[in-house]
Order: sequence, then C-alpha cells, then structure tokens
Amino acid sequence: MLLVSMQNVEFGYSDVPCLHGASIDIFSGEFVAVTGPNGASKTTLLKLALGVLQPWKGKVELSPYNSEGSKLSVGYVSQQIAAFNGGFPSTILEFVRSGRYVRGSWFRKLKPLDHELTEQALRQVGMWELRYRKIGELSGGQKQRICIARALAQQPDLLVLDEPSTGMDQASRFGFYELMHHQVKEHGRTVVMVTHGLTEVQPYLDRIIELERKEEGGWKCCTTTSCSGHFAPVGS
Ligand SMILES: Nc1ncnc2c1ncn2[C@@H]1O[C@H](COP(=O)(O)OP(=O)(O)OP(=O)(O)O)[C@@H](O)[C@H]1O
Repeated sequence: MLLVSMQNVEFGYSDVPCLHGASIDIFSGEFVAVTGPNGASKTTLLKLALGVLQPWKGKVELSPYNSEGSKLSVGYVSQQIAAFNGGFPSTILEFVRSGRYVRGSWFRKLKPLDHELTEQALRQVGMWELRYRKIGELSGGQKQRICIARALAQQPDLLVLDEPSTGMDQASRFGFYELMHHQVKEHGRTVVMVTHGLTEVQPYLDRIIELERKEEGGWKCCTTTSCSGHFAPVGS
C-alpha cells in the first residue's frame, strides 16, 4: 500500500530553491534510507512528505489510513536533540511515556498498556535501567535513544527518523538497525530514515532514496535503488 507519494515536487526557503523534480513513493512495510551530502535537502524532503512544509509545485500525498484501514499514526524523530539542554526537567521515563498521549487525548488517564509499551520501548533502546535520570544529564547518543524510544512507544505505522544514529557507538548503531529491521519485518511498520552511514545499514534496507545535485544550477533530484533487505539476525 502506498503511504507517501511525492510527484515532481519543487520547494525552497524564502525564494531560494533547494529541491527540484523530487518524485518518491513510500510503501507500507518498507525500510527505506534517504541519503545525500550535507545540505542536499534530506530533512526538507521528510518535512514535505509529512506535510510540515508545503511544496511550491508538484503533489505530496500522505495516506490518512494504514494498511488495516485505521488512522495512520506517524512517529517522527528530528535532528534537533540539542534542545534538551542541562535544564530540561523531565526524567527519561516521563519523556518516553508522554509519547503515549499522542495516541488519543492529552487529558486521558494512562492505562496499563501505556506503561507496558513505555517499558518495552525503553528496554528496546537499552535505557530502561536509566529511566529515572533527568534528560538534561544524558549524553548525545543517549538522548538520541530516548527520542527513538518515545517514537516506538507510540507504535507508529510510519516511523520517520532524521539521522537517528548520530552520536551512537558502532555496537549501538548495529543494534538500532536490527531493531528497525525487526519493526518492519515483524510488526509491519514502515521506517524512513535519513542517514550518512549507508554502507553499514544497507544490508537491512529495502530501498535507498538518494538526493543528488543537478548539474544545472544546484537543484536536486531523487534516484532510488532497491536493496535486498535480507539481513538475517544472528541465530536465525
Ligand atoms: N529554515 C530554513 N530556512 C532557510 N534555509 C533553510 C532552512 N532549512 C534548511 N535550509 C536550507 O535548505 C537546504 C537543505 O537543507 P536540509 O536541512 O534539508 O539539508 P540536509 O540534506 O538535511 O542536510 P544535512 O545532511 O546537513 O542535515 C540547505 O541549503 C539549507 O541551508
């Protein structure tokens, strides 16, 4: 099922264009990487796909429904984790649990399932033991993990991640790729991830979307490459 469709999109900031002729499709149940050099408009592409930005020209459609016909839920982890400075007052547990409010009203009472999914997400990213720590005291890689946990706790149909493995050590990165692969293959989620570490993650992917500079005037366009997505976990 087609979740995101972008056709011939043009976009820029103020009157400076940065994306030209961008056409991509994202299907449910795919693990897709978006790659390209710094400033190639990868973040911009994600924001357009999610409807955060509106294209100058062309068409962007985000399906309102998932493959089961329910309302599509989207988890987004942005690049801006530096916002959690030393004074950020929440604990890890409170922050990740707050993701559960995204499913339903902000004023509803949390149920046992909400606590269960919060714990599960924190365990998945290896941060359960640190759950009472203040966010402002965490390292960059730890902050990244709890942002991922908050998105996972929402059980999103579509998970959109902007350079999520930044600040993670190598072992953590591979654990993270495996976790995302599992989310796609076992839970039917769709994962779209901006990355600069393509070589590492490629065995886990179904597809790569690449942003390239166009020769005439620095405009960008997309090419897509299919991958095997046949990563086999150790012991399988
Ligand atoms: N809010 C903004 N206002 C003006 N220009 C912007 C804004 N955000 C991004 N840009 C410009 O748009 C272009 C694409 O930026 P974008 O952040 O999408 O690139 P990126 O591929 O994600 O980069 P990186 O790999 O460095 O994170 C860049 O030239 C950037 O300077």
